[in-house]
Amino acid sequence: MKIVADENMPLVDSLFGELGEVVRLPGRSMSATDVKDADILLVRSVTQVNESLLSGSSVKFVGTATIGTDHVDMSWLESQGIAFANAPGCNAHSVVDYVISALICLCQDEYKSISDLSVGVIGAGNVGRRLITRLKKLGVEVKAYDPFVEDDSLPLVSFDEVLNCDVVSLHVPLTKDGEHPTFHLINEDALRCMKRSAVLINTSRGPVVDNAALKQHLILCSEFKAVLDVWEAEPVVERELLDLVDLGTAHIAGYSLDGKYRGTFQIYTEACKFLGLPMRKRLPQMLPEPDLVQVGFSKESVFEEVFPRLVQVAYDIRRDDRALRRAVLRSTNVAEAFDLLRKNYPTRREFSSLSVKMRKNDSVNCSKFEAAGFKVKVKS
Ligand SMILES: NC(=O)C1=CN([C@@H]2O[C@H](COP(=O)(O)OP(=O)(O)OC[C@H]3O[C@@H](n4cnc5c(N)ncnc54)[C@H](O)[C@@H]3O)[C@@H](O)[C@H]2O)C=CC1
Ligand SMILES: O=C(O)C(=O)[C@H](O)COP(=O)(O)O
Repeated sequence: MKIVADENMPLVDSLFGELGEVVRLPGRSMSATDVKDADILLVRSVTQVNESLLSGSSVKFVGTATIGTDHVDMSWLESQGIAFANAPGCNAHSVVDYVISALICLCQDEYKSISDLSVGVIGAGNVGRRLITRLKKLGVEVKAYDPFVEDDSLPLVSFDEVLNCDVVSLHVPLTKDGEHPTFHLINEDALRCMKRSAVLINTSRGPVVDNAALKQHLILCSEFKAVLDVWEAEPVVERELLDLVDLGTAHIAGYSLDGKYRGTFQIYTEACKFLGLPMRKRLPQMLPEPDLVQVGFSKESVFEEVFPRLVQVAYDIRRDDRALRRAVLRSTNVAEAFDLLRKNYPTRREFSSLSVKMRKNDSVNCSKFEAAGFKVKVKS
């Protein structure tokens, strides 16, 4: 059996190696010739999986180690009887870590606490729900908008109302058809409905925000802030827009090692099911021990003071912002530099891999660390 896989997918050899011959290729330039005689195709978000890639090939199963599926023509696959699997929720916690790090960073710049904010979450799926849960437990006022979800346990409001929050964070798939398409969901009109001093965070897909309208809005409204992990013309990043946003990163919100491993493992699980083979590997055995396992604070620590520092120890978004700005400034080929940053992304672990060591009578309330996604170890 021949398995063609994106070269940037971890664990492929150890998981799929025993199922067949694995050939690893750059995902963005994968061609019909590359995949013609493959049985299994494993991709990431940069490969367009459609008729022109697969027509006439022997591919029977396509797996994408991503949450998003907008790069895959699923109805064509179905019409051809080609099985398909994505990896729902695989890196959802990583995206939430990213958003929390962004919020902490912006709050620090204004000497604010995260609990001073109201946050509007657009899209209450795997990422949105996790974000809502963590933020609520941290004392943040949260509202959510999702026209496809009915759930009394969620703080669901109308689109206009969600836009009225201090921060609006996008967690929707990229869709162009149907009753509620998300293409350019945030356009000139939506931006005008937001507060003048609002923050827009986009970790969904670039075209969910009309980038030209956002650029104009940022030029006209100096108080408005934007955090962009995804860009409309990816892998090209418009320099002028990057200069205007507060934080800009190279589509790495979901790039925790945990999330990437989970992504490959989820499609390995589906491939085994499809092939009717037993799964011989388990994910926890494969994840390495994190470098940083535990942190502690002094007895009199105050949560509001130590929490931002803890978040930045676990994941500091400013590192990824600096890396993108440096790459875009220095490179003559922005698209290549963007892809290289993603290919060489350093190991990042999820908040949940780090334990906070507490004593029973410490002044800091340990439940807030748990709420943020960290583990807590209480010692008497
Ligand atoms: N930047 C990154 O590294 C990553 C980006 N993503 C992106 O985030 C997206 C969301 O991820 P998940 O929450 O896991 O997906 P999900 O499929 O679990 O949830 C998406 C939610 O959006 C809702 N939705 C659809 N259209 C909407 C609309 N017009 N308005 C409001 N809500 C709408 C759906 O009803 C659903 O509840 C993915 O599709 C992917 O494109 C995901 C992981 C990593
Ligand atoms: O899971 C998703 O959806 C994502 O956006 C991925 O984190 C993107 O990673 P690549 O597939 O582009 O490496």
